[in-house]
Amino acid sequence: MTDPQIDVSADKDGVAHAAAERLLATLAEVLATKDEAHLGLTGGSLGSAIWAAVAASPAKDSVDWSKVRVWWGDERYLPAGDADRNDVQNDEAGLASLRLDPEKVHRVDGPDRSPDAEESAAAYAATVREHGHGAFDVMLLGVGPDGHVASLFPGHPAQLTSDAITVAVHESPKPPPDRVSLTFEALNRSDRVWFIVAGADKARAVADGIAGAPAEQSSAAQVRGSTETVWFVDEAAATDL
Ligand SMILES: O=C(O)[C@H](O)[C@@H](O)[C@H](O)[C@H](O)COP(=O)(O)O
Repeated sequence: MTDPQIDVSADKDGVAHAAAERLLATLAEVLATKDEAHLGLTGGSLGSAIWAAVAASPAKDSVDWSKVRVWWGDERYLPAGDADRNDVQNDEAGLASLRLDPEKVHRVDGPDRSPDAEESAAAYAATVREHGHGAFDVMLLGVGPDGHVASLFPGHPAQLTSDAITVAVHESPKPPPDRVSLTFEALNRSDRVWFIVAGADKARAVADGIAGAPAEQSSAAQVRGSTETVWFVDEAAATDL
């Protein structure tokens, strides 16, 4: 578990670009020594802005995207193609324009493919176990003003799930109510954990996450990478540091 590093950009766009450039360099570096790179994605506005920045970057061709396995830290339990799904928003922002191998893009089943969120979570966990070797090279995480990451909300019973890779989340405090999330145990099997956060409303969540606040206050504080933990934040989100 590594101590958090902080990378401050002027604004939200700067955060997306800083994280995108570092992601391109890191994926190229990982693929120089390994056959595949495992990348965890996030929803939220920055979770998509990073893909717009990657798609617009001349450096995007330095990565062999067919060797990148793509996962989601969480997904809203909605049918494939629904505009509120994280994968759809990431795709529309630019992810779909990359030459990914569709077999290596591991989407979480929605109600069109699984009877309930529990079965979807179980199927996703089985896929992580089958292909993921249980470790992610880079895990991207947006952070909510309440300190949530993925769909692990402070104070929600699903937050502290243990002995599991995934969890079905119901009655989420943020809509939609039903979701599937990786657990802290799974998120913490990441070499690099990168938080991408912007805006003054996130200042408290950023300070708590970096300070290592308890779980009832901050989910972000419970996740750290084994080789690095980086907070890409803008000046507004950094004001309480
Ligand atoms: O599932 C969700 O409801 C969102 O994906 C959410 O978890 C988001 O990632 C964070 O709230 C950060 O969002 P921003 O990047 O827009 O700040």
